[in-house]
Amino acid sequence: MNQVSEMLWHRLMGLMPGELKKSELGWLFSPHRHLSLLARRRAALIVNRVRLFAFLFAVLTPLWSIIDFVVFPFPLWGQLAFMRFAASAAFASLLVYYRSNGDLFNAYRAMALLFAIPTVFYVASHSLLAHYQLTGMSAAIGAGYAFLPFVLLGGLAVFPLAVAESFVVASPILICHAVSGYLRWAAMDWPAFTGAFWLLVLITGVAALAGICQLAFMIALVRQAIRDPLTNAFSRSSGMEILDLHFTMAERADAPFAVAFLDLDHFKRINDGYGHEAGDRALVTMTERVTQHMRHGDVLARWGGEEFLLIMPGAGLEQARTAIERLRGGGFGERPEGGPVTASIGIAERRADHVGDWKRLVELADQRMYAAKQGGRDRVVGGEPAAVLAPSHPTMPAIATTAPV
Ligand SMILES: Nc1nc2c(ncn2[C@@H]2O[C@H](COP(=O)(O)OP(=O)(O)OP(=O)(O)O)[C@@H](O)[C@H]2O)c(=O)[nH]1
Repeated sequence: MNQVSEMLWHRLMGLMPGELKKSELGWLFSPHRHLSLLARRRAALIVNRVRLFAFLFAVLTPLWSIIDFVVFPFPLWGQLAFMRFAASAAFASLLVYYRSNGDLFNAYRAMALLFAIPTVFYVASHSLLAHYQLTGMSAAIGAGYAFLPFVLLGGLAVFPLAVAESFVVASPILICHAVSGYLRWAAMDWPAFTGAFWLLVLITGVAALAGICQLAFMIALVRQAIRDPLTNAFSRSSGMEILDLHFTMAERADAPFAVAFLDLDHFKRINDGYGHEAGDRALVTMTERVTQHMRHGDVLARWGGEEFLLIMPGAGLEQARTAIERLRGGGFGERPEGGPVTASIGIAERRADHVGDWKRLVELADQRMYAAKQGGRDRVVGGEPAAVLAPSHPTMPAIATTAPV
C-alpha cells in the first residue's frame, strides 16, 4: 500500500512545475517555510496585483451604471449607481493609498480589503434587487449581479499564492454560498444550487493551480536572483537585504544579532599553483561544509571572491563563537597541496558591540577578520581579547592574541 501511494505521489510530483527543486515543493502548499526574501518579494507582488485589480474595478464598476440606467426603473438604477460609485471610490482609495511594506500580513490585508469591497456591494445589491419584481431584460441583467462570487474566485488566479492561502481566501465565499443554501433549505432549487456550488469549487481549483504555477516560477526566479551561481551561497546583494531585514527586526525586539566575516587563508596560492578551477572547487567545498554545519535559520552570503559573511539572527556573541567553532570543527575542505583549508574570521554582535546599523556591524566583523589575518590566520577574533581562539588545526602555528578592534 505504501509503495503504491509513494509511486502515485512521485507521479503527481512529476506534474508539478519543473523549475522547482525537490526541497521547494512543499513551499507550493504552505508559505510557512518560505525564505524571508521570497516572502518580501511575494508581498510586494501581491500588493501590486491588488492595486492593479483595484484600478480595473475602479474604472469598470461605475461604467455598468449606463446599462442599469437603460434597463432598470427609477429609483433602482439610481440606488445601484450610488453603490457603484461608492465601490469605485473604495477601489480608487486602495489603488492610491495602499503600499507594500514587505510584510506578508500587510499583503493579506490588501487582498482582504480588495475582496471586501465587491462582497459588500454584492450583499447590498442582492438585497436591493430582491425588493423588485423584474421581468424580461431587467430580470436577465439583475441575474447577472449573482455572478460576482464567481468573478471574485476567478480573480484569485492573478495572485502567486500557495494552495493553503488560496483555500483560506476562497473559503468565506464557499461557506457563504453553502450557508445561504442551508437557509433556503425548504424552497431550494437543488439542481441550480448544486451546479453553482460545483462551479465555485471548480473555479477555486483552477485559480489555486494558476496561483501555484505563478508561485513556482517566482520561487525559481528568486532563487536565481539571490544565489551566487558558483557556490549557491546567497549573493552579496541579497545578503545585504537579509542583513537589513534581520537587523531591523533585532533592533525592534532588542534581540541579539551576530555576523561573522570569513576570509579563506592563502587562497591565491591554490589558484596560482593548481589553476582557477581548483580554486573554484575549494570555494564550493567550503560553502557546502559551512552550510552543512551552520544552524537552521543562519544565512551564508558570498561577500566577495573568497570572502563570506555568516549572518546569525538571534545569536549573541557567545552563541556566535560556539557556532563558528562548530564550523571550524567541521572543516572547510582540503587544499590541493595537502592540509586543511583554513579561514580568518571576525565576529561582531549588535548589542555587545553597541552597533546602530548593519553596515557598521559588517565593517567591525571585517576589521576583526583583518586582525585575525594579522594575528597569523586560521583564527577567530571577536569583541574582546578572550575571543581570540586557538587555530583549528595543529598544522598551523598558534599565534597569540590580537588586540580588539
Ligand atoms: N578560483 C577563484 N578564485 C577567485 C574567485 N574570486 C576571487 N578569487 C581569487 O582569490 C584570491 C584572493 O587572494 P588574496 O586577496 O591575495 O588573498 P589570499 O591569497 O587568500 O591571502 P590572505 O587572504 O591574505 O590569506 C585572488 O587570487 C582572486 O583571484 C573565484 O570565484 N574563483
